[in-house]
Amino acid sequence: MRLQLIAVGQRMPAWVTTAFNDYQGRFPRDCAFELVEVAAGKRGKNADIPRILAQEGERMLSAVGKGNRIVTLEVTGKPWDTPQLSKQLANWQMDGRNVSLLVGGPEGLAPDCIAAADQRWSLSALTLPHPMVRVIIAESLYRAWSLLNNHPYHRE
Ligand SMILES: C[S@@+](CC[C@H](N)C(=O)[O-])C[C@H]1O[C@@H](n2cnc3c(N)ncnc32)[C@H](O)[C@@H]1O
Repeated sequence: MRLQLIAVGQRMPAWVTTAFNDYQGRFPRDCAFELVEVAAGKRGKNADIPRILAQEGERMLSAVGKGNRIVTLEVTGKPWDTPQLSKQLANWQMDGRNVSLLVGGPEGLAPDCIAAADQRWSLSALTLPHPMVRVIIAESLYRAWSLLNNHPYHRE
């Protein structure tokens, strides 16, 4: 099973890239964690936001691997604690499908992405900035993996 994070935005601050790469590099081969960055639409003065959102959504859905389970990241999704997330990870591994995690841009996810979701995951009741979201996902999933595999990174 492979994890695929599909996120809007291609130019991240250096601290985001450094933190993300650190956690990404810790995943083992049998639970590889891939990042696919999708271009954000140009948001000019009179930008047509619903259209930009729909185009971002199309780009995200076309990056989803065939047959993948889709998990959208949404404030109103399911809040999983670390043991619950590690159970999800175990279920995903047993199910065998690869998993695509979708993170939206400044205005969130396109309606088509939300409609395509098999599961909706909330990291917090707070709205978080999208660069930070990818780092939190990488760390949370790595922690969930370490709990599942009795790795000392996670301590009770
Ligand atoms: C800046 S937020 C978008 C805010 C937008 N107003 C909305 O309501 O979705 C960018 C993306 O980060 C993710 N995100 C932000 N906070 C989150 C949270 N607490 N839980 C899960 N995902 C979150 C979502 O995928 C969201 O589309």
